[in-house]
Amino acid sequence: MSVQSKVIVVYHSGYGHTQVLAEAVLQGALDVGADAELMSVATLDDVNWDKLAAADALIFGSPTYMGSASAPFKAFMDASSKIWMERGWVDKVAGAFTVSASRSGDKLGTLTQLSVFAAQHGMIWVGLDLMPGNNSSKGSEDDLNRLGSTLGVMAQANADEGPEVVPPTADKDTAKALGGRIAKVAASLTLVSEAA
Ligand SMILES: Cc1cc2nc3c(=O)[nH]c(=O)nc-3n(C[C@H](O)[C@H](O)[C@H](O)COP(=O)(O)O)c2cc1C
Repeated sequence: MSVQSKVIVVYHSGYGHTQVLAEAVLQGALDVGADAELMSVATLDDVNWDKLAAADALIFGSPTYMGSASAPFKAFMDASSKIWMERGWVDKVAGAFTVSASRSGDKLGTLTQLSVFAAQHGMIWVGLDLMPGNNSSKGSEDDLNRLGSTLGVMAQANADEGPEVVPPTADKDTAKALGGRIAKVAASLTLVSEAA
């Protein structure tokens, strides 16, 4: 029996690279039958809190700026403190993705920040189940999870190339995998809670 989960990909993108990843995460969720949509948090006026409240899963996406989430995404995080007070997102599924110019670029700082954010809200964190790619003599830049992340999706986009070129297909496919995984986990949790 399959259940359609409601997934929202909540993101900020200053220059379009995170947006490309958000679209890939969305596609991954749609591919497994989820009712999924994007929500930009570029300004707090863009945030539809009622829609977020109705979702089964929220997948957070921010570029890595100065080793952490971007200021607009942080503004969204801070604005969610009202929801935190009401325990409004408890037991929703959460996951995250980020992109930076450098291969490390301190992206782990961003994913850690977003996982703590989800934990504060009592959400259920889902990371990547993909093995690390490109870490042996047989590996390549085309491998899924080429940057070897587990907490969430890490992508890399050369600083002098636009979002029509980078991040590369391997990173977009990794983002798709996270979208699909989270949509499926959210659907199974919905089944469990309906049966209880
Ligand atoms: C203010 C600012 C800070 C940045 N800090 C980092 C950083 O800490 N590490 C890194 O590798 N790249 C850094 N970058 C590069 C961005 O992470 C990279 O260009 C990313 O693809 C931007 O995503 P966006 O197009 O969605 O905004 C920074 C860029 C800006 C504008």
